[in-house]
Amino acid sequence: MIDRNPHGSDDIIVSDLSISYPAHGGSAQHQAIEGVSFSVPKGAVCGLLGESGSGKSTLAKVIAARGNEVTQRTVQPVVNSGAAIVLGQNVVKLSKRKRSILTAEIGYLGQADGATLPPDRTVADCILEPIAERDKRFDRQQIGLVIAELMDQVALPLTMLHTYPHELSKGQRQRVAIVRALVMQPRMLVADEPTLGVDVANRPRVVDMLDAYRTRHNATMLLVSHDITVLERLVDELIVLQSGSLVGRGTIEEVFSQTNHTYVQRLAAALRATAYDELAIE
Ligand SMILES: Nc1ncnc2c1ncn2[C@@H]1O[C@H](COP(=O)(O)OP(=O)(O)OP(=O)(O)O)[C@@H](O)[C@H]1O
Repeated sequence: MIDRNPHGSDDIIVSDLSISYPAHGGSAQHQAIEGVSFSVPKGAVCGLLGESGSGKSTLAKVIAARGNEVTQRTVQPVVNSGAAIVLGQNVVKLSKRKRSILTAEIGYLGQADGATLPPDRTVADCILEPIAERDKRFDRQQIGLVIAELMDQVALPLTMLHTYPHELSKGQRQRVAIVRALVMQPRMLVADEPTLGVDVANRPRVVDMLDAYRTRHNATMLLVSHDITVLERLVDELIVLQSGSLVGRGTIEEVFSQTNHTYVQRLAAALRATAYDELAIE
C-alpha cells in the first residue's frame, strides 16, 4: 500500500472481521465475510473487487458504519467477530450518538442509492437529507455553495435542484446520490459502484470529481468498483474478495499481473477484457 501520509494513522483498520446475515424468512444464516483483515492509511484510496456475492457491499456498509443498525426494516448484517476501527472508532460497538457523529464524517454511497432517491422530495431535498436529519437550522447559504460546486463538477445543472428524481435519467440520479454523499464534506468516502449507470461521457467527470475531492480534503476512500477508469485513476491498493474471504491485495499492477491466485488472475483478465467496451446508457 502506498502510504500517502507516513506520519498519519490508518483511517481504516479491519481485523479478523466476520459478518453474517441472520436467518430470516425461511433462509438460513449466511456468512458474508469471514476473517478479513486489512488497513487503509489516511488519504489513501482502497478499491474492493470481487465477483457478485463475494461480500463487497456488506463489508463497505459495515465500514461506513451503516450496517448493524437495528432501526431499519431490511435484514442488516451482523458482525460476529473481529473489529473495524474507522476514524478511530470501532464501528462494531457504537452507541446511537457516536454512530451519528461518525457517519457525519463518512460519506456513504450505497449500491442502490442512485436508484432509490426518495421520490417525493426534490433533488435539493434529497441532497440536503444527511444535513437536515442532523441539524434543521443549518446554514443554507454556505451549503448552497458546496452543492453548487459539487453539481458543477459532475455536470448537473443547478435548475435540476427543483426537479424530482423520477424526472432524471439513471446516471443523473447516480450523480445526485454522489453529491449527497459528499455534501457534508466528510473526511472519508465509502462508495459502492460510484459510476454505476453513469454514461461514458460523464464517467470521467465523476472520476475527476472524486480525485479532486480526495486531493483537496486528503480524504480516505473505500471504493467498490469494476470500472477500470475508477481503478486506474483513483485506487492506490486493491483488495480482492472471494466468497467473503480476502484472496488478493496489492497495487492494481500487482493484482492484475503478479498475483499467484488463479481467481484473482481470472477476475483481472475479465475486467481488462470487458471494461473498455462497456457502455452505460443514461
Ligand atoms: N439482506 C441480506 N440477507 C441475507 N443475505 C444477504 C443479504 N444481503 C446480502 N446477502 C448475501 O451476502 C453475500 C454477500 O453479498 P454482498 O451484496 O455483500 O456481495 P457483493 O460482492 O457486494 O455482490 P454484488 O457485486 O452482486 O453487489 C451474498 O451471498 C448475498 O446473497
